Amino acid sequence: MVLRESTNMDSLATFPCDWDNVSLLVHEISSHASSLSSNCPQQRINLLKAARSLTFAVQTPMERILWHSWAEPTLFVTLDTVIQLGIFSLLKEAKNMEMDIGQLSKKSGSDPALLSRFMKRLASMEVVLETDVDRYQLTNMSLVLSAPKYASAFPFLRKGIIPAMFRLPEYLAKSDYINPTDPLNGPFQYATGASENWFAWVRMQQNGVFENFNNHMSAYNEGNYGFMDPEFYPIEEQLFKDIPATADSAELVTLVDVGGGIGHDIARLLSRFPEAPGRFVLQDLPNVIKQAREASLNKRIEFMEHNFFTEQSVKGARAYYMHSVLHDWTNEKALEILRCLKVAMTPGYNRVLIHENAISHVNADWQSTALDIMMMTILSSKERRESEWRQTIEEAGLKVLKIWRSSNIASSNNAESLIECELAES
Ligand SMILES: C[S@@+](CC[C@H](N)C(=O)[O-])C[C@H]1O[C@@H](n2cnc3c(N)ncnc32)[C@H](O)[C@@H]1O
Repeated sequence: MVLRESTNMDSLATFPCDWDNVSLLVHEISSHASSLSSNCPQQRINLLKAARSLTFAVQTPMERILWHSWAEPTLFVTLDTVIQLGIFSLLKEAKNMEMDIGQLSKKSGSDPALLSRFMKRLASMEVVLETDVDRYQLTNMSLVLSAPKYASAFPFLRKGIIPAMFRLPEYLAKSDYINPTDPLNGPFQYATGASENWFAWVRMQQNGVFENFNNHMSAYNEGNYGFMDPEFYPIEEQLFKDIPATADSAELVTLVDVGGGIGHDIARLLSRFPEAPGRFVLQDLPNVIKQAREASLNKRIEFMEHNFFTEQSVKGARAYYMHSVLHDWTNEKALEILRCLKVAMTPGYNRVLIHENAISHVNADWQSTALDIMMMTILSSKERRESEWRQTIEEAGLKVLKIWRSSNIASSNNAESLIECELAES
């Protein structure tokens, strides 16, 4: 990008952000588009990145300011409101997935004068299609939002994260801009008055935020390779081949999903490998296990209530898998979790699989950096860099065997990693 030499802010604010690069980006887009094929996710991501860069280049700073400060927050509250009203579900059931404001407001029990404003906002952002005056049809985007698993992102963020996130600048100013590291006295407690850790708080709420959170966890990674996909981690070669295929194998535990939420990873593993040898155990806290039991998951999954700050009760499993668990905790707590696992392991055989972001030293992506700020806000924790992961893991007495990166990643997250570890020699 070429910085413009002008001291006139008004002229800078109204000139495209990166005009000199526009034709290059247009060229890049057309070359990605021409090689785009539906089964090449990386091409689609490259196209998306170039298209986003083009938008940023053509927009003026003033347009970008309004986009971030007006367009994004108002779209968020609009989506959250119409999801609460069940508008997308109503449209899904209608003929041609289309209705007018009169019908929609009657069926949802809302004021037509109010609803028409929200629907116009959605149409202006291409979330619904305006087929006539005050008449709307679903798009693929809003059709997906008729499913609670996907719609949960909005009520979850509103109830569980945004109240603290919007007070983060105020908290940081008051705390002399020191990096938050105390999960019991950080931005979240400052904003909400809670005295507990965020997880304990969220479990106590009676407003559905806990269910919203679990749904969101099961949705946000859809479309990406699962850790068990060969493009990410060759699980048959690394784990299954050492499980003896004898009658005794029924007794052997192949994988424990520690802090596995409502079981989406372990269910995906078993649907990908229905013949996988041994037993599969899902562990989490009691009310999460309750929600998981209610979902009709693969029958081979064994549900187990387990607090990962206590000694691991399943001894000698081939692998202990933890997805997005350690990033919730400060180093001190992460070490405690790993040490509670270690007691169940013997050197050379058992593995710990840590599925986390290892943030790139340069060119980190929007997704893992956004998650980093959310972790800072609610848990005073962080997304770690590769060197930080190695340090924590080694301090816990484990050895990193290999860091697997999802090849040909279908998402906007270039940091997703599976850190395969075993017990270090003592
Ligand atoms: C960020 S979620 C990740 C869930 C799942 N592994 C995934 O990737 O979607 C962290 C999980 O840790 C669980 N958790 C928090 N504290 C726990 C504890 N003390 N013992 C066991 N699980 C806990 C939460 O209930 C939640 O399911």
